[in-house]
Amino acid sequence: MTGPHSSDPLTGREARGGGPDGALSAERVFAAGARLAAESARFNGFGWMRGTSGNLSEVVGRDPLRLAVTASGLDKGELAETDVAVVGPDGAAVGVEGVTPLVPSAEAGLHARVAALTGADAVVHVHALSAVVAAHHWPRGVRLRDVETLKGIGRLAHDDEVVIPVIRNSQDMVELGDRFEEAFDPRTPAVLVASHGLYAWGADLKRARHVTECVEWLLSYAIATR
Ligand SMILES: CSCCC(=O)C(=O)COP(=O)(O)O
Ligand SMILES: [Zn+2]
Repeated sequence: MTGPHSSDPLTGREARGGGPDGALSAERVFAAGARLAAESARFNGFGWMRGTSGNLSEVVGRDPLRLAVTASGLDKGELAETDVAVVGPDGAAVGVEGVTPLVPSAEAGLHARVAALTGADAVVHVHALSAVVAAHHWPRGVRLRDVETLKGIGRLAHDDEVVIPVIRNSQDMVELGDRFEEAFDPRTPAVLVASHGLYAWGADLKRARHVTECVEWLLSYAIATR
């Protein structure tokens, strides 16, 4: 068994974690890891998580907040159930007995912030080209109306203008989280990060996937009809 401060066998990097979280089991973490790996392979197949891009998370504890998040820098088309890290509210690694402490996604801090602010139990971040192109065309938000697929993100298809917010990119997850907090609309489960990609969320990973797929379609539609 590996202790909470051993290095990542793939990257050789040390995961800096807090003390082990006794409330979490390795089984729970790896079950989440299996779901994250399956969705990651799906999104990689769509071309939205090419190479090492993108990251996914699932809430595995609320009090205190704990997320299972994809490990950093790995091929997102080839993740295994064990390619997962556990983080706390600030995105820092938390040790779990029986879980080798891989380096969490560089964007884990934003995942935790999204989960805390929205109440969502799953967060998806993909580098879909349509998200970056749409944010380029509409840096103050992507406006959508009168299209049936809006129902797929929980909005009305008609008589409702939906704005998908756009925030400026940053590598500082606290700064990015602050921008997210200011911009997000609780009615619209997605935010674009300019020159970067898309964040979407849902009550579980399947719902977050459906939102991601519908938002990506809506962005492609907006670009095609502009
Ligand atoms: C070529 S991906 C650059 C980093 C990034 O934006 C991303 O989504 C993947 O980062 P991670 O640390 O989760 O692998
Ligand atoms: Zn990214």
